[in-house]
Parts: sequence; C-alpha cells; structure tokens
Amino acid sequence: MTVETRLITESDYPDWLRALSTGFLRPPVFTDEEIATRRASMDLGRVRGAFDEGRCVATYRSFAQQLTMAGGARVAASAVSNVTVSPTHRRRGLLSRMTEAELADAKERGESVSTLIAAEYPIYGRYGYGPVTTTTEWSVDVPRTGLDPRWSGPDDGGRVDLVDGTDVRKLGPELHQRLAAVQHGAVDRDEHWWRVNTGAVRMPAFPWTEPFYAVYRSAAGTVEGLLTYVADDKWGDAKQPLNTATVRDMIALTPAAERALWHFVCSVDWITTVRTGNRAPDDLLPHLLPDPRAARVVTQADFLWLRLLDVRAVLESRTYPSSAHLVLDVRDSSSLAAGRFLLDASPSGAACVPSSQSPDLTLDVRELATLCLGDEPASRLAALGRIDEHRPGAVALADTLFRTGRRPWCPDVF
Ligand SMILES: CC(=O)SCCNC(=O)CCNC(=O)[C@H](O)C(C)(C)COP(=O)(O)OP(=O)(O)OC[C@H]1O[C@@H](n2cnc3c(N)ncnc32)[C@H](O)[C@@H]1OP(=O)(O)O
Repeated sequence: MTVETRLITESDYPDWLRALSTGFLRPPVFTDEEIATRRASMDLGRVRGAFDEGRCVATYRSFAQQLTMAGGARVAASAVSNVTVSPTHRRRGLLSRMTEAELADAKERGESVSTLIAAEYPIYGRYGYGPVTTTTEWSVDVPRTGLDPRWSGPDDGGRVDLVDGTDVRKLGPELHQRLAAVQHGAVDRDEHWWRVNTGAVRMPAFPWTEPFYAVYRSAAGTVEGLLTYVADDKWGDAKQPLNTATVRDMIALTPAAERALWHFVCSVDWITTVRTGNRAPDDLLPHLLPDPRAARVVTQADFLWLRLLDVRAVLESRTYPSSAHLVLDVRDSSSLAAGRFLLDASPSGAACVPSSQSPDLTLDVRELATLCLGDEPASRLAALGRIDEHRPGAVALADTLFRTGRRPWCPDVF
C-alpha cells in the first residue's frame, strides 16, 4: 500500500503530534491539555503529514512570517518547521514530496520566500535553500574579562532593572518589532511566542524554568534592551562559586543597551561563566570587554536558510550601497524561480525585471539566496565554483552591491 502525503484534518492532529515527537526523539505522549494548547497555535491549512495505513509517519508545517531585508523592508515568507519522517519510513522520498507540495503552495499564496532553521546542513540545499545567516555563541570567562568587579550599574545615566514575565509580555513585543525593523535576517515573533517563552503557556514536554529578566533604560527613560537569562548552581571544592549564566534571549536596540546588559550579566555575583546563546557573528560583546579573548567562540554555524520563490520581489525589497546594473541568470532545478533578471540597484531601492540581455553572472537559486542577505561575498562563492562570471568585474560588482555593513542575524529559532 502506498504512503499518502496530504494536509491533515482535525482528527489527525493527536496522531500527527505523536509522529512529530517520535521524529524529534521526544517522548511521544501528550496530555489532552497539551494537545489543545499546541493545536490552538496551528493553521491546519498549512500542516502536512504522511499516512501509512492511517498512521501518521511524517510531519511538516509552515506558517506565515515576515523576513527583514537590508534597508528594513520585509518580505512575505513561508516559515517551515516541525519536519520529521519516522525512522520506519526514512529515505523513501517523503520529505521531498512534502517539500515540493509546500513550495508550490507557498508560491501560489504569493509568499516571496520560504525560510527554515535546518537541523542538519545536508538536508535542504537540494530543494534550493541556501544558508543566509550565521549564529555565534560565546562562552565568557568572567574573571578574565578585566571588567571592574566593583561595577554597580551603567555609567551613561541609564539603568538596569529586573522585571517579571508579565512586564516582559507588555514591553517585549514592541522591543522585538523595533529590532526586526532594522536587523536584516530577523523574523517576526507572534504573541504565542511571548506567552510560551515567559511561562504563561506551559507544556509538559518542555519543562519550564523561570528565568531572570533585566531591562535597560536609557538616561531618557526609554527601554532599549531586554536580557533573559537562567543560572545554574555550581560551587567548587574550595567553596568558590562557579555558576554559569545562560542567556536565553537578548534584544539590544542601541550599543549602550548592549554594553549595559553584557556588563550587567558579567557582574552578577557568583557568575563566573556567561554563555551567550545565539548571537550575531559581529555582536559587540568581545570588544565590550577589556580582554576580548575572555569571550571564546563555542559555536559558529549556519542558522537561517532561505529559498527564493519570487526573485524579483526579493531583490527589489532590499537597498544597495551603490548604484549599478547586473544581469543574473538564475538556475533552479524545480523552475520555481528560474529566469534571467536585470537588477537595477541603488541606495534607495531597486528594480528587477526579466531580461534577455547576456548575463553577467550565472548562479543557482541557492547561491542567490545566500548572496541576497549579504552574509557571504560573491567572490567567495565564485572561488568555490558556485557562481560563473561572464563579464570581467561582475563578481567584484556583486561583492559591492550585496554585502552589508553589519551582518544579517536571525535572533529566533522556529
Ligand atoms: C525545518 C526543520 O524542521 S529541520 C528538522 C528536520 N528533521 C529532522 O532532522 C528529524 C530527524 N530526521 C528526519 O526526520 C528525516 O531523516 C528527514 C526529515 C531529515 C529526511 O526525511 P526523508 O523522508 O528520509 O528524506 P527523503 O527520503 O525525502 O530524502 C530526500 C533526499 O535527501 C537526502 N537526505 C534526507 N535526509 C538527509 C540527512 N539528514 N542528511 C543527508 N541527506 C539527507 C536523502 O538521502 C535523499 O537524497 P537523494 O534524493 O539523493 O536520494
């Protein structure tokens, strides 16, 4: 009997949830309350499954998302998540079938891109996704930082205050929206995210530890930063504190907020190590410490992946540092986004139209995704043999056009 892949129905949902947990190696049992809570945040019109003799053996879902491009404009994205195939049904093409159906639907819905956070690097390139942001985590050896152990708050007239989850649900969404308006690579957070991540919604599958929340207010009284961290309870044999603070989330809208919140978490008594969690690779952190080497990179990896569905809409949605023309021949084995495009770029925006002119560059849609957020120079992709240059100087021009000053960053896992 063949395995059927399709959108799920209401009655499939508990079995779909069981299959999801199985694929992610989590205990596949749920209370009725948890099933209801999780169901409430899902649009079943975008939830797929594969069924073998009526039993769910694969899961896949998408939801509407906004992705920030360089310059601050946002493009409509279809965010893909909850992708699993049960170990009994792996490598029979179920992921490929669900991905092809979802990408066609996303294009039909008018979404310009598809986004995801890849569990493993080799999975998604074959479907036209390219990595577009980098995640960096540092481990800070606090005694080595050289920070003044007598630090007692910011010296810029601002202040740091501890708040609770209720406060965070009030002030967090606006802070994140202000960050996402200027940080290319950022995606939006919905109300459900804030409820789950402040403990207002709890699920037995994800045991909750109440974190500490600290906000930074500028001298003018404006909230410019929010730090969420947890601490362990570890002491050395010589009765010295060896506690680690692990940052769950940090939104800093200004360098002053970033400085104050990093200095704050490094100043908390008993904390000797700070794990930063997912940060931008050009986060200011190391250089806010007298000894930047006290911040050691422990993770540096690809994070957000992007699949272009509408090349024109994406290239027109960002700004460019200078004015120039480039003819791009875009290859796409699925033909969802293939074509030749004339990009007329400028600092205030761009026009991108289909073209029959001879191309300056030929590249796969995967490479164009990587290029268009600005984290990777065209010259590096060309050196890897992933971009073909037909007009001398075109790769150097693409370097100039696509690179951004600060690097793209996606603060959110989804
Ligand atoms: C956005 C997210 O949710 S990321 C989370 C992804 N999920 C997981 O990692 C959970 C554990 N893994 C799984 O559930 C499954 O192995 C999946 C979903 C990754 C793959 O599902 P499958 O149905 O086995 O994939 P499918 O059979 O369609 O494979 C298509 C191709 O990708 C390849 N492929 C699939 N998974 C992997 C992998 N993890 N590493 C390398 N290649 C892979 C297959 O070999 C196949 O290649 P081919 O076309 O050259 O033969």
